[in-house]
Amino acid sequence: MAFNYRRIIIKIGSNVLTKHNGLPDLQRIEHLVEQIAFIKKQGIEVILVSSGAVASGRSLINVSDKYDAVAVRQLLASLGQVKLINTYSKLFERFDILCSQVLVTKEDFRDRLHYLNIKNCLELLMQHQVLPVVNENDVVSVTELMFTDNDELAGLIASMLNAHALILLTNVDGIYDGDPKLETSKVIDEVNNKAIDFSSFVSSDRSQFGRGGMITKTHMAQKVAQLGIAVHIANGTKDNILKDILDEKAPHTRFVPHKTASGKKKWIAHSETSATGIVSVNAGAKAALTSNKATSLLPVGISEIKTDFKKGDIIKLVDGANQLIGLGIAEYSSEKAREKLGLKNQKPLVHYDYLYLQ
Ligand SMILES: Nc1ncnc2c1ncn2[C@@H]1O[C@H](COP(=O)(O)OP(=O)(O)O)[C@@H](O)[C@H]1O
Ligand SMILES: N[C@@H](CCC(=O)OP(=O)(O)O)C(=O)O
Repeated sequence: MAFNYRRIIIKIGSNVLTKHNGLPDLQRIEHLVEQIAFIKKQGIEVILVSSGAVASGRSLINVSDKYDAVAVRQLLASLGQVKLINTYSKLFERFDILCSQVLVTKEDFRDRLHYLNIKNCLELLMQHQVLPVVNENDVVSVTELMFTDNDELAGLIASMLNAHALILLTNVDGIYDGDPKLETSKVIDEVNNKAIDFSSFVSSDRSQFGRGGMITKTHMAQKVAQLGIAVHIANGTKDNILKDILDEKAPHTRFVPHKTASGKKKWIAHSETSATGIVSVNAGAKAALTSNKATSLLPVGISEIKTDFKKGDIIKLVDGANQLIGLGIAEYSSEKAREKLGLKNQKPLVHYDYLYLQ
């Protein structure tokens, strides 16, 4: 295999697993399982993040449209997840692979302790050669407790497990430089520049059964690549796609990984929702932090403590226009930070080792 990955996260979107009528495509699931089994037999660790609970539920029950969308999603996912995991379990059994079900919510990642709980569980499953099949627990994840989509969840798991690569399988060949339906649009094969503004050519269109869309995929992919993990976005409806990606035979989009970040930095990068404090930095500090040099945030660069926080909390760093610059762990409380505000020769509020910049 051309790419020498030893731990891979594979995310399969609803559209890959379903036919045009929204019902599960068993043949395709079978083919993907066969490829994953092959990869696993090469000694590569695989974690599967699979959507498809709602689609599987749809194959089991008809629900009247008098119920609201959230309730219907809960009903379908509750029924469908059982069917989905049973399908995987039976198919992987043919290859003597044990698979397990891991259902999570955003809440399970809210602090370092919960984060490490999940990490330890997944590591233990892998030590026992079990293939974890992860999905969001759609039955209890509603509204603000939801991940944007399973791409966000897959990015989090890839960072948490220090994976070498994250493969996102969707129903298009990768990111196109224009509308994917137009013949003139081409697949971008490599992204290695953090500054690309995808919004000029990636529309907010979603595939028929997708949740987040391509724009959320690109944001997540950039973030994950920045943490040192290669991201491949490819067409999961094509035969042999997983093998072809690893053999560098399939046209698709690859995000080149940057220098690997520490485990703690990876956790901080995905902790925006659990941040308590907000600190505004001045123009000089912004320039220093966003330069190529490793820089800590010193009190002299802080213009305002906008919301309170305790020592050890995750805090957001924003610029004068309230744009998020990064996230970090506070070395001391907001009370102490206010005392040091604007002063020189003080201990950093956020040390570089615990700072993630957007
Ligand atoms: N520039 C683009 N390149 C590729 N896909 C795009 C682009 N702009 C919009 N899309 C849409 O994004 C969809 C894939 O995202 P999504 O629906 O979230 O898939 P999934 O369910 O696999 O996660 C494609 O089907 C396509 O219609
Ligand atoms: N958790 C849901 C899928 C959510 C989701 O993000 O779907 P997709 O955009 O197709 O990856 C399910 O299993 O039906």
